[in-house]
Amino acid sequence: MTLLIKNIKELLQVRDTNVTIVKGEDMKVLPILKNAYLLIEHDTIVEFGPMEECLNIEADKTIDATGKVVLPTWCDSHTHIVYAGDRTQEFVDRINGLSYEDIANRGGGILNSAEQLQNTSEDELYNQASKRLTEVIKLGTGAIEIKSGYGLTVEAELKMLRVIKRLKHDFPIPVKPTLLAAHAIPKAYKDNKKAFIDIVVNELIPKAAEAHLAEYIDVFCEKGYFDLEDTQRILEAAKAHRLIPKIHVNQFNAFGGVALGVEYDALSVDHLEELNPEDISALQGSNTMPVALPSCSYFLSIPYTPGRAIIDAGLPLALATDYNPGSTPSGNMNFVVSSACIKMKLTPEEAINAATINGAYAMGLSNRYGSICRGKKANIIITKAIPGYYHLPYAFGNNLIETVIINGDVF
Ligand SMILES: N=CN[C@@H](CCC(=O)O)C(=O)O
Ligand SMILES: [Zn+2]
Repeated sequence: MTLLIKNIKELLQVRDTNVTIVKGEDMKVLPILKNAYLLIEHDTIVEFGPMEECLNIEADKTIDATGKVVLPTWCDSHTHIVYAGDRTQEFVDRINGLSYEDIANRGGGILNSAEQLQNTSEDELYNQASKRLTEVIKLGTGAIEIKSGYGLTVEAELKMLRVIKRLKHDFPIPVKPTLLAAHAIPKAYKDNKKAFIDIVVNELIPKAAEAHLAEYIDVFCEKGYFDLEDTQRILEAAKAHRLIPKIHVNQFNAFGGVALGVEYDALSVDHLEELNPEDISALQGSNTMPVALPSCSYFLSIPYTPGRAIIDAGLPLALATDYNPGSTPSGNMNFVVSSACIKMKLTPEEAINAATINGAYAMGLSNRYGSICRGKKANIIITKAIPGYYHLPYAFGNNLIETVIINGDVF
């Protein structure tokens, strides 16, 4: 089966060599072909080039993309889409003056989601999450990471991970599972955090790893949640089970979580709304991807990750949604790309690099996803007819995505 997309107004992120990460100044460069074609065989990109070179190509199916922009699907490297219900009441409470911290301190927040999740069946959780996953694929997401973390008991965490495994099996896009082993201190362990971490280290991590339910380990390294010592204990236990760190750090406070992540060779450190020069230095020379989550900043009215400073220091940057019921009830990567430009002052080229190839890197997928490259998977976005790719971030809130192709098939 061959699919030819022809008369493409702008074909974005075309790479002749298999680039797997872009950093610093290189993030400003988004290679583009105008008036181009793209040829897909089965699930793979096999050729692309200017329309003049397309004359003799025949395909089983042809899509005419006149006036449209074509690009690789978004790679969303940080989500919590397996959750039960919602937190709309807390949303209204925040409008009326309570802070995220106030809500957590009175037993709401993550503990609220954990209670709802513990009382929801595995099938119901799957149904809710699969609706969200279908929606975000239609919005252009073609690879995703999903975390546990709303279980807060061994049993409920494993239930979440089994739901993620089922999504991975049933959906055509790559789904990367993360054990967010320490997301909040459960009510029952309020005065005995150490006992909870003992369970994480001695039971949860071994069980999740032995059942091959997770590739990554995550911890909410934050004041009032898990400190550096707790995080280190968990990362050490996870290392013994070959779980790679992707951790929540510096959302509200900067106190060394980035350097700790780098020390444990984290694939990514995520949030970074509060970042100091030591954090930037720690990232320099490492293999760790800094990940910004601007929809979370928008929803909680907290600072945006200083993406400009990160890139200007020569570092790479990835963008992701953080889709979750508490801080970011949105999985729309198009909004993320717009916000990165509008609020973080990334150029459209930097934002698109951050949301495609660097997002793929932050899931260990950038050798097969995240760019238009011969031999890579054919996960492709075709926009509506638009004046040019600047419209993707510019026309924020509009849905400019017309067609999403996953593994060579229209989704
Ligand atoms: N900050 C920690 N975890 C999630 C939010 C959790 C919640 O409020 O449910 C986040 O990444 O923003
Ligand atoms: Zn998160």
